[in-house]
Amino acid sequence: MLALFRVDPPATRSREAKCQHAGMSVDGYRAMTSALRDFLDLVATAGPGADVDALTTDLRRWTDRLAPHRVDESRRVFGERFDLPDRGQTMTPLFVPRLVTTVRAEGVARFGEYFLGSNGAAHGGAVPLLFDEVLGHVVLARGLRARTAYLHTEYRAITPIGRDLTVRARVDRVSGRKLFLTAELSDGDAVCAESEALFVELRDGAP
Ligand SMILES: CCCCCCCC(=O)SCCNC(=O)CCNC(=O)[C@H](O)C(C)(C)COP(=O)(O)OP(=O)(O)OC[C@H]1O[C@@H](n2cnc3c(N)ncnc32)[C@H](O)[C@@H]1OP(=O)(O)O
Repeated sequence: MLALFRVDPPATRSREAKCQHAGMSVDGYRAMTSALRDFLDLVATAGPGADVDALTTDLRRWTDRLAPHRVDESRRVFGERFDLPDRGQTMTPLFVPRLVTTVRAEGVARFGEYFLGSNGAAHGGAVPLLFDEVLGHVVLARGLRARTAYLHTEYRAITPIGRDLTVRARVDRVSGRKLFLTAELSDGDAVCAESEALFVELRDGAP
């Protein structure tokens, strides 16, 4: 649970402007994060034959190429591309929204191999990571600056890796600055996990 919502709702921000500001092509950034997701999945599945020494040399070169381009948080593109299915980030399992409103969100979720815990089940920590992401879309659609105060997750069945799952989130109740939300992750008719969360709208002037 890392991100802090910004004041401006996504619809008012120009992703193209952000990319151009960062000297990147709009499509190029999408391709890069997609390639990175594929790479992380293959890192997770790599067996003993993989040439890790050569890969490490390449990875160091990538790092050296990016190092001169560090910018402060306000100018970053990672996680800010709401025009892309994954917001242009690789930190969470993939969430492709089908519907996002001020009261609910729904979409397809997919846990790549990178998110494997063991025996075909997604890592238990990756499931609330997905829920926080999906709930965050609903809260952000309301144009609020808010943060997760708690996120309780119940694991009903294993969350399978590498399959399209359905995730739904909704606002249950609003009380002053408090938003009570619930979310559900399912594999067909089988419920994998459920979550109850409280998001609290920040006070004026709160960082
Ligand atoms: C699309 C993008 C997706 C990204 C989504 C990412 C969202 C996130 O992960 S945000 C990052 C993770 N969260 C955090 O770092 C939060 C850290 N905590 C905080 O900042 C503060 O504790 C915060 C903002 C939650 C509440 O602080 P503050 O504004 O001072 O509220 P405070 O006055 O204490 O409480 C307000 C109300 O909430 C209640 N409340 C606050 N925290 C809790 C809690 N953990 N449990 C139950 N109730 C709580 C209080 O009891 C109070 O209720 P009432 O008004 O009825 O008396």
